[in-house]
Amino acid sequence: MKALRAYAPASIGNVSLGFDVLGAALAPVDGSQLGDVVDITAAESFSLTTVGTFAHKLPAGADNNIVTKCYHFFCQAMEKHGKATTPVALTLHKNLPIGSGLGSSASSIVAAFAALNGYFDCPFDEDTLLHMMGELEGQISGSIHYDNVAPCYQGGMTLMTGAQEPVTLSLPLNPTWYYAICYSGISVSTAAARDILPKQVEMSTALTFGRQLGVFVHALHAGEFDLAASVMKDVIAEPYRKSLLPGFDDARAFSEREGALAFGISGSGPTVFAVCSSEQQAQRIARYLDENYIQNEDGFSRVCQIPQAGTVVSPLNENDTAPAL
Ligand SMILES: Nc1ncnc2c1ncn2[C@@H]1O[C@H](COP(=O)(O)OP(=O)(O)O)[C@@H](O)[C@H]1O
Ligand SMILES: N[C@@H](CCOP(=O)(O)O)C(=O)O
Repeated sequence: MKALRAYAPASIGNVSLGFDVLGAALAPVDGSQLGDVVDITAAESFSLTTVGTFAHKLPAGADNNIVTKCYHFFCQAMEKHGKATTPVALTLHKNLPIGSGLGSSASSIVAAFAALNGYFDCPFDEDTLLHMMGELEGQISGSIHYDNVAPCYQGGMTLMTGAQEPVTLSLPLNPTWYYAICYSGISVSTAAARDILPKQVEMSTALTFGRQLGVFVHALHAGEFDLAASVMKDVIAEPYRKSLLPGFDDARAFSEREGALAFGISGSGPTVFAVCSSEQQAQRIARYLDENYIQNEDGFSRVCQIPQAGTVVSPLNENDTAPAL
């Protein structure tokens, strides 16, 4: 009987300078996993079981879980294309904290679609799946944005095109950059953190945003990584969102003193990230954040890099255990 497991990594939405249009996948350098997992097997009727560190924070009832919504959405898409589906049992390993700024809902959505697509012999191509994933992410966060689902699914650092296809462009990675990330333990709703943003931006802000993004993309392609880092500044969301994040200014000040190349909010927060030029520097900043930015026992920090690989779908063996965070 066919049984699959899909692992979908955490991601940094916006990467400071690219509100809604730039995102990056995350992989801890210690080799541990940081992401949700969905297992899929055949069943007589549909079911969703939730396990994992943050399963108890999910809304009660399988019908309220975004993974169930993905299943129904996928079945409808199959039907539209004249393809049959059969009932499945899904298990969501909810390893990412909810409302963390680590693309938690995106991770569940991407793992669910990747597992379903794999199970039903890959009826949909990458762009079609990305549109489905973006649609579901939009249902949960208030508006469609691909900056978590795309890097989570495809890996690397991705720039959204706004076109039907390709949905994304993959940007060159700098293998010498390390990312100290820290989740403070509090929950910030993405929808609420979007609501507090002004609906229009000043002309000068729009010019800075466009200039920075252009310079960043050029600099990555040219291998001018210091130039790329110099424009990693959030002129759209950080000025408004940082008020939701206790300790943000101190964390930024420490990272700058330590010589971090850039510092910002991951997605809508509360997770923050520092871009570092060495693993040692990232470890020092992660230690500081551990001791000073974390607000409760749910918080954690990790030193990560951006992996080339995104979601991985593999055969599920009977004795596979839940991956730890
Ligand atoms: N599998 C799931 N993973 C994460 N959130 C889920 C899931 N299913 C339902 N939800 C709900 O979706 C919302 C996700 O909130 P959001 O702030 O967008 O989280 P995140 O920023 O971590 O993706 C929450 O209200 C949460 O209860
Ligand atoms: N571009 C979005 C990213 C939200 O990321 P999340 O990890 O907080 O869901 C935004 O900034 O609103």
